[in-house]
Amino acid sequence: MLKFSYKNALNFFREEEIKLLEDQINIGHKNLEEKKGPGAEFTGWTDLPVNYDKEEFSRIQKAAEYVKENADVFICIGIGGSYLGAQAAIDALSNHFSLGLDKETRKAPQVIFCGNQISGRYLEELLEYVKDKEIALNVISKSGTTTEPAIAFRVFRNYMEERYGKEEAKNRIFVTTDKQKGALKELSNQEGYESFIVPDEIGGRYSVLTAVGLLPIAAAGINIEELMQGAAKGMETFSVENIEENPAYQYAAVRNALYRKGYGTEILVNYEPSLRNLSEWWKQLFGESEGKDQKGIFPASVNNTTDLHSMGQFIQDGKRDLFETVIWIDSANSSLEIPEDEANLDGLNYLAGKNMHEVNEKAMLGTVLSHVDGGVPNLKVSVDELNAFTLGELIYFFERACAISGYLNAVNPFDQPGVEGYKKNMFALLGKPGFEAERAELEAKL
Ligand SMILES: O=P(O)(O)OC[C@H]1O[C@](O)(CO)[C@@H](O)[C@@H]1O
Repeated sequence: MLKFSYKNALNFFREEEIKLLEDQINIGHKNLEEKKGPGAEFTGWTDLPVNYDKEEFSRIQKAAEYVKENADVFICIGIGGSYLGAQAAIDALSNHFSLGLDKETRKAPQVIFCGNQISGRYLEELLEYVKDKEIALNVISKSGTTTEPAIAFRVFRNYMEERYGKEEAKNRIFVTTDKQKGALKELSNQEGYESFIVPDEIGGRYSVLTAVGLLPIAAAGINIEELMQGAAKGMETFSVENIEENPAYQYAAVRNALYRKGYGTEILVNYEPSLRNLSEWWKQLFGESEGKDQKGIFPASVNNTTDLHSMGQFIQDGKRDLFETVIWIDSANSSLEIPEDEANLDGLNYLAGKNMHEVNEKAMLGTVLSHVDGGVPNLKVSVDELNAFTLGELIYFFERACAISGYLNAVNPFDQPGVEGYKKNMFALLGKPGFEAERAELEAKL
């Protein structure tokens, strides 16, 4: 069961301030339930965990089986919401070293993401890496025209057609895109690629539980039925109107109470390397949803205890506008104990026989207390253990909290007008037809 606690933030605001946000939360809740607030056209994710296309879901499972049987590497091309959720889930639930394990042990192909930057070196090295491995590919883009994935897909489509021939390449390429329009849809109709849908009413950063995330996640050997069941449990728990019974609404309210007091940066903190990319997914979710109209909480992250030895100084003692949200997994996920050592030169014998989890937990507790003393409000989201079910719950928790939090700060949590700025300039500088006037203007500034 997911739990949310803000007891370590209570020195920084009065409980009553949460109460005073209740009316606004109720309006946000109604907006989501009735799908009628700002950005209502992108609220398809609210009931997705129970209201999804079951026929497509089984096609996803079938495609994942095909990929498992026929590929050593599954190349997933996408950027932003078109890869972050899948990457987060796969990392959270797979062996840390699965890249180095053979396929028999892994029972699934390696999933490698690309098309999420414009590095030629990365693509070239990936082409080299897969040259003696069987590959399959999933290109994921709602618009079908995002530059980064479109370039990567061009490169890999050419490569696969050359290597496998057009017909076999067709069997190995899966497309996830809009159901009827866009460049990718057109291409996939023309070439006969099996295609999956990014629903119109779900934006990229809310799409992990659609085919966008589900195909890569299933191909990595993760049980997507359990993931959806966990999300459905999340939907049941976190769609309750009453804030006292709804941890997601409490989280949204506390963040906003802190923000209004000048805490402008939230750091998502984990104590497990497997959660590093959950933070990356969370950053897009909250950053794109809330950072607009010259306001919003800046979402950051640290991976502890690693970053206590790099960012710890700043968090403890630097500019005081930070608050932290710790994601904690209650149960030990390994039985590894610290060994006894006769010489005890490192002085660690007082820990001998202790499970690593116990030490990690004390590190977490000690850090929270110390940061609170240093003026950093601390929130905590915890789950009993980490598996596909609880991950589904966590995903829904953050999605729901994010939407309500955006409404509380009077922004549309479902658009992202600011992303166009860099695209326009890049197109102009690259000489894309239609951007001639902007090009001259920008070049004069360089
Ligand atoms: O799936 P697409 O259309 O390629 O978009 C990818 C990402 O780009 C954005 O639209 C921002 O440019 C994100 O919102 C989205 O997740």
